[in-house]
Amino acid sequence: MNDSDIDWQLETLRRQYVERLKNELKALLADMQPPGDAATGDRATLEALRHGLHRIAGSAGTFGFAQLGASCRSMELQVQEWLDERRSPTSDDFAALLERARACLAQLEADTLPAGAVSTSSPLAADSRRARIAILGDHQQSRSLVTTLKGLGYACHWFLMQEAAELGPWSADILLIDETGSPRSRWVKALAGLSKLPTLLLLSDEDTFQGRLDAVRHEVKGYFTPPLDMPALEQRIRHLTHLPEQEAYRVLIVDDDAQLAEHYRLVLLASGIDSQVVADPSQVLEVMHTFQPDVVLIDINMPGCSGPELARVIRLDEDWLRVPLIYLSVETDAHRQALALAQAGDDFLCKPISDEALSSAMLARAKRSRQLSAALDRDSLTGLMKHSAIKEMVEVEIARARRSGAAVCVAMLDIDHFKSINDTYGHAVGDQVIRRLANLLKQRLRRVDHVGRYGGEEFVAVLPSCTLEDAYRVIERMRQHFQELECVAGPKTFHATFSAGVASMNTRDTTEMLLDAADLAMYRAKRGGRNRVVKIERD
Ligand SMILES: Nc1nc2c(ncn2[C@@H]2O[C@H](COP(=O)(O)OP(=O)(O)OP(=O)(O)O)[C@@H](O)[C@H]2O)c(=O)[nH]1
Repeated sequence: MNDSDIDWQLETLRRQYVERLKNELKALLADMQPPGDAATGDRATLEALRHGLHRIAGSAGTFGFAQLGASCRSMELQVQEWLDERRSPTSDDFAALLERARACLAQLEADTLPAGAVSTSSPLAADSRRARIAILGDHQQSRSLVTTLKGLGYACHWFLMQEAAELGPWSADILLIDETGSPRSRWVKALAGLSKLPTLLLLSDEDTFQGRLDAVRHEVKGYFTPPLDMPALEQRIRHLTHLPEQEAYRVLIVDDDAQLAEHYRLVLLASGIDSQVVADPSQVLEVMHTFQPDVVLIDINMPGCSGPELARVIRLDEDWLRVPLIYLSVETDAHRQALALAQAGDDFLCKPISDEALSSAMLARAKRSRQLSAALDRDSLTGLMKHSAIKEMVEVEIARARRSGAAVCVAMLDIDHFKSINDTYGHAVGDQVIRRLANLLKQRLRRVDHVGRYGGEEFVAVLPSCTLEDAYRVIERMRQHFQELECVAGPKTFHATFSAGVASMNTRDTTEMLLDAADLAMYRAKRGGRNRVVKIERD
């Protein structure tokens, strides 16, 4: 879905909300019969009134009716006070309340196009354009660098120093300057005429503090010395171009107000966050297992189970200890917030919340949550999931595929003759080869795919909603690519290869069975001569 689709859906939702708001206010007004003296029926009327006002207070601001929302919140607090003090309002008090509610309706009918109700495309939306990398230098080695970077999915072009003026029209995101063998002043002078510079990375043979300091003063953002550590360069480029993480952040929204929840979902979607809405708290645990949220956003007031109660139920399970639970509520009373947080939960966001505030709060929380999970689940050499985490993802995707009926495939990859790479070039070079394959996997797989380091030089990729043929094609293309990458070991270069097995899930598969099938296919690839991909079709 693109940004204009999202805006259109938000606008449709807002129109529906305005109609709903009018109807809810009219219903409240119709129910506002002045109560008599402390009869139980009066309490029930007040309870219903408080609930109705609370609902509007929590949602109106989100759709651009901040003043109306605040007014309903203040009326809600008034009714709450009557309820807390167990006293019936006087007829004057009640008439005043009725008047305020009528004023809200009148305001709504006069002003159905609130300013700033709908957020347009979010400034936080991820840029899906391919990053453009220019290489500036006169060495022939730039040619193989171009091939490598193109293979990783970047648009890449090599410019000689004398062609530096052409860099402007090409508008690169990153400029990698190879100054080896020439003085720094050469490229500094060559770039002086450009009005706008891309992010600069430098390959230099000056391996000194002074060399780096001087580079920083020329706005260089990454510094490399020969031999070029290709995986490190790839990592730096990924970092600087803010390429989206392998998977979009996931937020689970638990709110019984369907329109409000849908609005949040669309706002988050515009920021590149996937979210899923659950209206019924009793379904939350089940959805968490399939959706694996980074953050859970919980409405405080829900029928049958309050937000803090739901948070405590979630926290019963060890699996979810690291997932932040954020309340979203009109509650601004610090004492009540503290009470809710003391039960469970990690933070409060106050309704109404602006679209931008919601997006940035969720992005920050989700990022932190991922970082924490990563520290626990990620392999330090490659940044990929560890053995147990990727196995868990196989299980999650099998369960999801069973539910949706979609296909899921698992690929197992193993670097060929890795022991001899270690023995010939040393362990550090072996590590570099592992990181290169890891980077290639990160770069080449889709955001919905999962990839992990299964063992020393062995990797597992899980490809949901993917047929065996497609999975085979993806891995085969990656194999061809990997064999072309030049690995550097001091003055020597060499090429590494991998063998892979791909298996599709069958209807009765457990995690172990599907992994065993991929392992068997990989074994056949090794037996068949290595540097190949073998697929196993299962019913
Ligand atoms: N550099 C490095 N080596 C590792 C790491 N983990 C495991 N290894 C080495 O990887 C090698 C794996 O070798 P083998 O399983 O015998 O297989 P292979 O040499 O890859 O041969 P085939 O798989 O049959 O093509 C062993 O020598 C391990 O010590 C690591 O993190 N870094």
